[in-house]
Amino acid sequence: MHRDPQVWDNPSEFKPERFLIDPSRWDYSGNNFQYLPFGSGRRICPGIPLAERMLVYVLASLLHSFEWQLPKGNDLDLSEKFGIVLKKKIPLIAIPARRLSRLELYTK
Ligand code: HEM
Repeated sequence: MHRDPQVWDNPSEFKPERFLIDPSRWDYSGNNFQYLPFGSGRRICPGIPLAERMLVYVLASLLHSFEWQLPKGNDLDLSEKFGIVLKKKIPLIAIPARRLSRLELYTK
């Protein structure tokens, strides 16, 4: 259903900005049956409150603290491998380089 073109515009296209257009549309509480990233009903993900708080924080820390690069000669490949959960066909190797000025900021 997350790939239904009747619901999503170009569903297979990686387009995260689609979620910025009208944030009120992206209700993931399990009541909008066109969008269920955390599932629904009695088995809905109990980690939603933690994920909401931590995900942006972790991502922002990684982006703030490091410059990220692909290995030399590699292009970003977002193709997928089908399975019980969807995986990347080619695992991502991302190389971090320190960008904060003081080394102790990484250790304390
Ligand atoms: C962006 C982050 C996350 C996503 C997208 C996600 C997604 C999901 C999904 C789709 C399910 C299956 C729901 C269903 O069967 O209807 C699930 C179940 C579950 N999630 Fe998450 N989850 C996330 C983060 C977390 C976190 C941070 C925790 C715990 C700290 C967590 C703990 C669990 C547990 C224990 C279940 C099993 C619930 C059950 O079967 O009763 N998840 N999650």
